[in-house]
Amino acid sequence: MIADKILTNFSQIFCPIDNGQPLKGAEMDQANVIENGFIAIKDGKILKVAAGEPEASLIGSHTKIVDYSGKLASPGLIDCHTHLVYGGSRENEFAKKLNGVSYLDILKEGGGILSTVRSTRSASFENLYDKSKRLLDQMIIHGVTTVEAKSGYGLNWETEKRQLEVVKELNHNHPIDLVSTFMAAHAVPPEFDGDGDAFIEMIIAEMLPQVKEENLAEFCDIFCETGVFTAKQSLRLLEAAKELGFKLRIHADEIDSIGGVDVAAELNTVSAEHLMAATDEGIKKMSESGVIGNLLPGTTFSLMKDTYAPAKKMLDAGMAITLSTDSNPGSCPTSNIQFIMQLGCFKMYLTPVQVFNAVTINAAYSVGLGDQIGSFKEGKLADIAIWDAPNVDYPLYFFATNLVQDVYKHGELVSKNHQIL
Ligand SMILES: N=CN[C@@H](CCC(=O)O)C(=O)O
Ligand SMILES: [Zn+2]
Repeated sequence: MIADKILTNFSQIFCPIDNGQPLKGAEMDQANVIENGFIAIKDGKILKVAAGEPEASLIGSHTKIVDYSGKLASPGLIDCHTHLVYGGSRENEFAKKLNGVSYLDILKEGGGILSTVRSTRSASFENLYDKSKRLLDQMIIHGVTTVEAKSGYGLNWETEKRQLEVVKELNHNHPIDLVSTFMAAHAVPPEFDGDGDAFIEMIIAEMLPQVKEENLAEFCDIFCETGVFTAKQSLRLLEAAKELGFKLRIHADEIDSIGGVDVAAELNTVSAEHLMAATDEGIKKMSESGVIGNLLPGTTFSLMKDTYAPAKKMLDAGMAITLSTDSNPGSCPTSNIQFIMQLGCFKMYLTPVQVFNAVTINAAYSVGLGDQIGSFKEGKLADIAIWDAPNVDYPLYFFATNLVQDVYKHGELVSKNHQIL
């Protein structure tokens, strides 16, 4: 078959092993790294990836050939945990943080998430759209081609819906593909006066069915944490969401281990997020029930904590892990997934191959798109990050610099030399 485009002469192509499910434990050490190879694209999809020169049967009079000598190619990166859509910002809390005031204490005083809730409630659709689009633009030039985006700064229907509609609209208009998660259970809003049970019941009765009816989100998530929602409330909400057909995620063991992981294991959520405080028992349960550990080391860094999620223990226990930015205005204000990948190595001692698997093949399965993205299997979407780096080790070793040179989405060049086209 004749290719539309052939990207060639790569010094390395990182090809995750694609068995139709996330890579677990020692499987994450494996990848097919092709030396001196090419990627052939047809109709926006992967036609062939192989070593050596492209064969004559792939080349027709209209085939565009692009030389990428000395560069590394990987599947487009997938940021599978972001709080993309919000009003305002929270640099005013930075001084408090530097003075040792904790994240949960700032929240207890009505700041933190609740401060962003106030800014988001008063922001227009256009304002939220423009802000989120700017973040997506930054993400794409760092090699990201798919993003999971959560609501959760409205905590009332009007604003939660506005956030979800921004995600829907951006999914239509922006080259990045978005996967939407409904997360009204992010904090208890002031009008519920600390009554988390009543807020959860309201979400179940009034919001969840509307999100479903209007097809505004695929996933439902909750923040299970001291002073936010209990494990019992998390179980109640996620069970109700499951019955309506939502896929599930849960913020668990971020700061304290209060049972969120048990809920994840009991309901077989797709993933459990954060897991900085995960216990050995919790890891065993997640491994047995196939819950993906979604690790967010940028949050640990930004919260100035010393204890990163025990990634190696999770791999030893046979879990699949992913890494993502947790991009949000409070606990992790960044759009740079490459820095997160580097923290995976520098702070969690993951290898470059484990890290690349975490943000490609495993992240694809964690957002429910494992059949379409995350590897270079023939027929998958031609979402490609091209790195100004000669091999897979280099982008993890040379840190805090954007090393993604070009990005292809559905086979089209969408970002070149850090500029959106
Ligand atoms: N921990 C809960 N939610 C976000 C933080 C949101 C915020 O601080 O605005 C997180 O995943 O880190
Ligand atoms: Zn989060």
